[in-house]
Amino acid sequence: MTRRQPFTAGPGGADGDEQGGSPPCLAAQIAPDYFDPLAVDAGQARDVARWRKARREELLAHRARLGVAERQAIAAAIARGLDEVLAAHFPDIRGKVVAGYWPIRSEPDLRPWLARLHDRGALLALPEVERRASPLVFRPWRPGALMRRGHWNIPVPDTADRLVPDLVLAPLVGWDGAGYRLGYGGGYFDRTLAACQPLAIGTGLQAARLATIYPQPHDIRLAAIVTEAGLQYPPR
Ligand SMILES: Nc1nc2c(c(=O)[nH]1)N(C=O)[C@@H](CNc1ccc(C(=O)N[C@@H](CCC(=O)O)C(=O)O)cc1)CN2
Ligand SMILES: Nc1ncnc2c1ncn2[C@@H]1O[C@H](COP(=O)(O)OP(=O)(O)OP(=O)(O)O)[C@@H](O)[C@H]1O
Repeated sequence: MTRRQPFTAGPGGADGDEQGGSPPCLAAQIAPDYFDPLAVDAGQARDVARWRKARREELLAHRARLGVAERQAIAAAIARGLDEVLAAHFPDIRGKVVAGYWPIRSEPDLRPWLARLHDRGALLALPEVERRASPLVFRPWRPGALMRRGHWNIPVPDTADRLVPDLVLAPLVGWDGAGYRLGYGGGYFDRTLAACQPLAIGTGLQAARLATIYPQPHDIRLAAIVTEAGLQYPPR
């Protein structure tokens, strides 16, 4: 039985199969006109930023109210959806680099799933904000590794090494049916996905779905979104 669901009612969730594969992170590959801040209407961008800030606060408050058992059940269901992603895109995970995240602010804790991947021979990584307003870097990590406090007090592996991920989990504060992500407002994932093209999978609560996040030129669509309701591919 497949738990895959299209984002929208009606025919045609894309199967996303062509979205696998991942050229290495080469910032030089970015088209120089990829994101031109001057092409954005300043008033509209300000309105969208204000709207997103209000939605973030509501969504984070809702998530913080979930009980421990509910949170664990959600994380376990998301882990099952992620196993489907692996089966579809990385049937042999050995030697592949999977970037997870160290949970903050009531994000689903997927470290148990990451630990299972480690046992299956995947290389794990966690993101770090090394420089403000820059792409994230990914540090090699394994369960039990020594951590230090990074930007925003987020724990990061205590190493200067880096990895280039094949698969990246992007934790969602909110999301929409077109596959766009609302995060904590730093723009870090968008900058990261503009600089390299791993398979990017959003993970979060089904209840965090918005009709639209009013995508802006800098917003990059995720390949798929996994919630406790299953694996969902955006329409083509
Ligand atoms: N667990 C986890 N780790 C993660 C992420 C995540 O979403 N979850 N990130 C995913 O990207 C990166 C950290 N993201 C961050 C995003 C915003 C800000 C920040 O300073 N926010 C400002 C608001 C910015 C603005 O509105 O202009 C703030 O709250 O003051 C910090 C870190 C890397 N690590
Ligand atoms: N590729 C980019 N180049 C330059 N600025 C960017 C880029 N991507 C995002 N930004 C800037 O980052 C700011 C925050 O973006 P946005 O609201 O999409 O954050 P977010 O996706 O919620 O944050 P995060 O990924 O850090 O959790 C925006 O003002 C945007 O202009």
